[in-house]
Amino acid sequence: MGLELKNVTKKFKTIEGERVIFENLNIHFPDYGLIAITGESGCGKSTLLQLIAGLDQDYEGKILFNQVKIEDIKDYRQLVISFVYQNYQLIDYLSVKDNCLFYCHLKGIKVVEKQLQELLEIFELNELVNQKVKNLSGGQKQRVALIRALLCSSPIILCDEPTGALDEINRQKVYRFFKKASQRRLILIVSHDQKISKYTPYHLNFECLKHHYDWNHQLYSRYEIRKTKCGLLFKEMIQMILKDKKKWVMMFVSQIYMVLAMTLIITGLEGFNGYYQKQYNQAMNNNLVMIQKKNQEPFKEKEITKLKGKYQYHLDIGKIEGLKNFQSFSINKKTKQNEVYVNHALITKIKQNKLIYKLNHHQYTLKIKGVIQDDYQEPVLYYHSLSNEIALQCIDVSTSIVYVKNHKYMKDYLTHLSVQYQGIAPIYEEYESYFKVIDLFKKVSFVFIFLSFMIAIVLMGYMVLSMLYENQKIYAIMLANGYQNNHLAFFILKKISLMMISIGIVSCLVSSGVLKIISFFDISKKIWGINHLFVLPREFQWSFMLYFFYLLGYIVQGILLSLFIVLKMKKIKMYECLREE
Ligand SMILES: Nc1ncnc2c1ncn2[C@@H]1O[C@H](COP(=O)(O)OP(=O)(O)OP(=O)(O)O)[C@@H](O)[C@H]1O
Repeated sequence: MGLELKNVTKKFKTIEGERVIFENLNIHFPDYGLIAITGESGCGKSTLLQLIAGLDQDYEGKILFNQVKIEDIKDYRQLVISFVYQNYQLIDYLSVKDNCLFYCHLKGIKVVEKQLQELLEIFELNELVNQKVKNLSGGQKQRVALIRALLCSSPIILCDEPTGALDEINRQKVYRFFKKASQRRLILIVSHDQKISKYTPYHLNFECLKHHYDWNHQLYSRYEIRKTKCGLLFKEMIQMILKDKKKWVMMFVSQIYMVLAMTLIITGLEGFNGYYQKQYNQAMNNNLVMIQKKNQEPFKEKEITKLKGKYQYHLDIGKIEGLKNFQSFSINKKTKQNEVYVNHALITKIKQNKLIYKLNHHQYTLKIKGVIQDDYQEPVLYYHSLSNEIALQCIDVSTSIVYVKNHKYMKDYLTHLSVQYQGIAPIYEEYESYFKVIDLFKKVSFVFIFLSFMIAIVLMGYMVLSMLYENQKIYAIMLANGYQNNHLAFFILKKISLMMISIGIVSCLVSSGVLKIISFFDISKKIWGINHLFVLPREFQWSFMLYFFYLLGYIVQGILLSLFIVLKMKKIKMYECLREE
């Protein structure tokens, strides 16, 4: 029963080769009592404690607790062991009290405030209870480490030089306290202090540990272990996050900037697209497609019927009453509204000073202001300041005017014209170039956004990883004090996801706030003269959809980063981390 070492051999691999620290060690410890372990420096005392604590599992032989291999006891470090490290292993940014609470939460122990106060008083730390540990002296830190271990009612307390930094009075106090506490548990103390022999008859000299060391004192029955659960460590998680606040602030700022830039690009492009679409729709209502025969000949009636029938568009030719054919040109002469000049051939045909011009079932009266001498044998009409509508349409019979009812079919109409015809839609072509540019921008911005997202992930990954290395020791302390690997993985997942979700939420709130401000003050109108330019794409009719996608991105990113870190964590060798100063 109790703690037992069977043929334990420990070797370290060094550049010179394998180094044996101890070989075939057999020790059977009592269930309770205070045992001093002594021996010269470097003989392997700390290493032995680390093996017993389950921190270093790289050894030969068996270490048993209650006849079960310690590696097979799931909560061994949490429930059985309390360790007072040579280098204290406290968490610098936490206060004295929070260090004790953190430790107890890891062990799943509910701290009795009275007991904590008592210990703080005994070890004269009650006035420093809210001080951050980094501001304490070596001796004060050592006392915090002792209180922390004593708070837990672990059946085995391992102490690696627990009084090295203490003065004589405090040393005696600690020994007395350990003697009392050892009535109910096994306390192993590695010490160079000879005075400890006054407090315990049990002395384990490392130099004598050749092959076998059997304790005859089976003093009491087996220690019953209560099963407890680890605390949620939520408060500790927040404290850990706040410790790295500068880095988190940098991450927040960069992510807010990125989400805002992405939102402005997406909404801006959508706004420009909508703006030109609107302009285009308005222009298209007055717009015409001009169709000509490639050989410039006038249209015949049946060709018009064919064009109408085939494409089901409204097709018309401007006609002048009393004339079969005519041509029209603009001239640089001053005329009033609906005044035209004509040539000699035309005036001889109609013999009056008015022209009745019909187009698309409308009739316009054009006043003839004068006659221009030209070389044309056919009637010609010259115009200058006709109303825009008429001027455009006042063309010869070799050109047809098509009103395309639905502009969406404009391109279709033009590309499907029979080979003998040619058609142009100037406004359509102008707008089409805008749409092409916007479409190109959309594609470029998609690539840009995607790349930014990837770069952000990589940068965040580096940041979080650097934080992992900084927190590695804290994670090692957590593991060493009983936190299971899967608990730690879940802790990291919670921590990173919490950060990612809060970064996501804040970024979304900021960008939606900025959009609201832009829209409220109609800033785009003031800058570009375009009303409400920044609008969410139609795909995201519900604005929360865009933000939902952002959040989803952050959650996925958080999970991936956590997994990555958990995989990295597996490679951490606890005892090596804890050895480092
Ligand atoms: N990771 C390691 N790799 C190689 N050698 C190691 C490693 N860790 C410890 N050692 C060696 O193992 C030996 C035992 O170390 P340990 O710390 O257990 O000694 P110790 O008896 O506790 O010494 P001290 O009283 O000075 O604390 C030392 O010689 C040390 O150099």
